[in-house]
Amino acid sequence: MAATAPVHPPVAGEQTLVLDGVDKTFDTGTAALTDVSLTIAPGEFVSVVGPSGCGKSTLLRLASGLEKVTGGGITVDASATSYVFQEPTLLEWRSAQRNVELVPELRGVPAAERRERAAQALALVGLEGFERQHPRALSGGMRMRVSIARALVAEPDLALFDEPFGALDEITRLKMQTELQRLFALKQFAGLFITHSVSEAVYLSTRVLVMSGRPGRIVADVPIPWSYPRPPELRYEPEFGEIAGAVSAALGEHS
Ligand SMILES: Nc1ncnc2c1ncn2[C@@H]1O[C@H](COP(=O)(O)OP(=O)(O)OP(=O)(O)O)[C@@H](O)[C@H]1O
Repeated sequence: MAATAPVHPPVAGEQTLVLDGVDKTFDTGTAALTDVSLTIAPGEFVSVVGPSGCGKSTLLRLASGLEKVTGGGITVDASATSYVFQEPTLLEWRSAQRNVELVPELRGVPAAERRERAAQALALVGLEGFERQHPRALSGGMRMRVSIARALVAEPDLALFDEPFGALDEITRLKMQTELQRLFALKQFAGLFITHSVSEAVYLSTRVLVMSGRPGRIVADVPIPWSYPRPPELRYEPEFGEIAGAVSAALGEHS
């Protein structure tokens, strides 16, 4: 089992994302979130679990600026933020390489440089040799890898994940979790990860936040003790089961 201190201890006072007493009520009158406060520092990977409809995606959309708060405040200190959705959202007419190049292309990065950066990002997610393939020629897991490469090519300080592995089969999902925590160890972005899976949250994260049923509020903040990279077998350790059990219990109590 790995050591008990996170490999990237947060730097005191340095926060990439701060939510301070955030409320979100939609124009329809639906109160999605109430009094949500959280901080994510560089080197923290924070997962949010909660019952369906409790406001998890809304939380992510607020953090990304896609939605506006109706109360409280959000501060983001990041020169680049990436968003990975549940669907890979690739452009079918562009190759894997050209999909990953899209963001640097839109930012005016010269062709040679963006090609090199995209190739590096694809290699990082294990897709060397697949650069010229189009999305339809790739498996679900490979398409998600392209989507993650596209997020990484922006060298994000903050990476937001909206249940990216929810549509994958169980074996691919476990593989992608192993990949993602390896990339996190390497890149040290601040991560906010939404998931329905308690074991996924515990395996990936430095902290797991549990949300109540709607309107969502944070009811538990569970620190995860292991350093990165984390071996896949960590999931079978008794301590892993105990922590996952504590998260599940908090979830059950507040659903
Ligand atoms: N644009 C919107 N307009 C009105 N209501 C919305 C909007 N987006 C989300 N909601 C409502 O806000 C609540 C929270 O939705 P959200 O998608 O954030 O939940 P979630 O926890 O991500 O759900 P799930 O786990 O099922 O994906 C729901 O009741 C939803 O119907």
